[in-house]
Amino acid sequence: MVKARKYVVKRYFEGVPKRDDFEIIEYELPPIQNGEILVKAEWVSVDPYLRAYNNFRFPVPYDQFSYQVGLVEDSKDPRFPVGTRVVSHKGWCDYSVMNANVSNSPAEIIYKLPDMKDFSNSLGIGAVGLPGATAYFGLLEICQPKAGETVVVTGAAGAVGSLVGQIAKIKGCRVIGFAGSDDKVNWLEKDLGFDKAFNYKTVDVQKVLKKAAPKGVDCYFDNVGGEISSIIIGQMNDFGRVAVCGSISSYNDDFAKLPKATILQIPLVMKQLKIEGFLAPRWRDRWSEAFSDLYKWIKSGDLKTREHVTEGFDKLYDAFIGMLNGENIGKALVKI
Ligand SMILES: NC(=O)C1=CN([C@@H]2O[C@H](COP(=O)(O)OP(=O)(O)OC[C@H]3O[C@@H](n4cnc5c(N)ncnc54)[C@H](OP(=O)(O)O)[C@@H]3O)[C@@H](O)[C@H]2O)C=CC1
Ligand SMILES: C/C=C/C(C)=O
Repeated sequence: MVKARKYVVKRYFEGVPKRDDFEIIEYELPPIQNGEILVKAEWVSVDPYLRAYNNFRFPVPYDQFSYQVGLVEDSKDPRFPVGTRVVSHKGWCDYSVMNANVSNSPAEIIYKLPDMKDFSNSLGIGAVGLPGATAYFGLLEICQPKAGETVVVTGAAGAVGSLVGQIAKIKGCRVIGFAGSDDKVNWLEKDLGFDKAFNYKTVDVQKVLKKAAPKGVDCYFDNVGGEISSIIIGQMNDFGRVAVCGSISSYNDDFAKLPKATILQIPLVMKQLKIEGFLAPRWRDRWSEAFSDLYKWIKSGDLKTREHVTEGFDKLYDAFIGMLNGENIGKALVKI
């Protein structure tokens, strides 16, 4: 018998999730059956969507989902022998039993981690995982940037945003990023090669963007929503494209009391803009295509990755709240 621990969400969050909204349950896993594998979690992801999906997606209580990389310790599925590393959506648990035969919904997803060779396996929940696929398909399929165009990204120093800006640079674009601290801005400009980055907490976004993009914005990758997005959309060029990836500025808000939005219809019509929301699992059957390009760019040094690692199963809640508060540069994750 294997003793396992998991986080259960007991109630719907109100505002910032509280520690006692979660309960850590200890329980014994049954011996594995034919077709099953026993997996020990090694790297567990903390993401904004764990907050966003709480309000409307699942009845409480539920096991806290998220992506994780784990090691197969026992197997009755010849496709996943002992020692295989797998990516799954089993979330905040240290041990779990999985069955790849019932892996037909995102919640049950299980796949072999691509061989990371000299790089950390944690990339499987970062640049070569959901955030990588999100940046890759959101930018390339929805924004369809062309060399020489100006791309703006918010949440620019995070898991998704930092990849979006670098992929846009690889494609020959001029890249402007907005992030929440001067350290983040320095990293984007000095290490990642963004043409310009700004701390949205201390600048006049309207003014700095006009100066940084005097010819206007062609593509906007929107990670945060809210007023900053309205300002950026107001400075777009004819036939500009907006990929709406997320809206982290409002995830902790009461949806019934959100502020009234700036009217976007005028720039939308006059500039003939295209605005499209998306979820990366739309391209699930093509993720391997993204992973192969992303890994190639990491290996060549064209794409830099950074992780904000918190250690310990008991620290998952702290890592989650830290990420929501903007403590991370790059991908926030927990080493179990
Ligand atoms: N559509 C899809 O399929 C997917 C969408 N997403 C979305 O992408 C976005 C980025 O996710 P991810 O890269 O994983 O997370 P990040 O690594 O970017 O971490 C979250 C960041 O959000 C920023 N933030 C927090 N509060 C605010 C606020 N009020 N206004 C502006 N920024 C804020 C913080 O950075 P800062 O210091 O800059 O404020 C924080 O570091 C999220 O909206 C997420 O929901 C993610 C994965 C898949
Ligand atoms: C799959 C992730 C979705 C969001 C909105 O973060």
